[in-house]
Amino acid sequence: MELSFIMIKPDGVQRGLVGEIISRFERKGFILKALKFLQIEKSFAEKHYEDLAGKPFFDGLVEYVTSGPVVAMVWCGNGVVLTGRKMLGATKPADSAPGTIRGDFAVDVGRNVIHGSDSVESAQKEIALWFPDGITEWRSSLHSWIYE
Ligand SMILES: Nc1ncnc2c1ncn2[C@@H]1O[C@H](COP(=O)(O)OP(=O)(O)OP(=O)(O)O)[C@@H](O)[C@H]1O
Repeated sequence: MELSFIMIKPDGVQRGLVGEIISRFERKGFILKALKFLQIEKSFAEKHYEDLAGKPFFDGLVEYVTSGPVVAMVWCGNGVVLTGRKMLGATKPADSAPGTIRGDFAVDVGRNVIHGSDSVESAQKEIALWFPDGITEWRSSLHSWIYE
């Protein structure tokens, strides 16, 4: 089944939004497959955001995501990449609909609380980067209550 990499950024951790965000993914019916709490190094942040190297906000972005601990997670479910992005809301919180995580909890694009993979391909790449030892395989007993 499809996997997505979701990361609660340092502002989301500092603002006490970890439980709220995990709860939203759980209540939706997605299944947690991996989770860790860590502060990343500059070189790791540059690798994670390598596609954005050269953007004017790149250095500030790296400084922001290395400024405190983050929660890195893998969530599983049909369509979790696209639906996860919808749950996050638009990159710029001013464009994020109310009811989305960024729409409900963020104001500034440079403090937008959460990251989510933008395609199945980037999810695979990000999961390999963040969880090189692999993820926990398990089948939730809720499966038949979530899927027909
Ligand atoms: N104009 C900007 N000014 C400051 N930070 C920005 C700007 N645009 C993007 N960012 C930061 O860079 C991150 C990555 O930008 P990207 O365009 O990949 O958006 P995204 O895919 O929605 O975000 P993410 O990869 O964090 O899920 C954004 O989430 C935001 O934290």
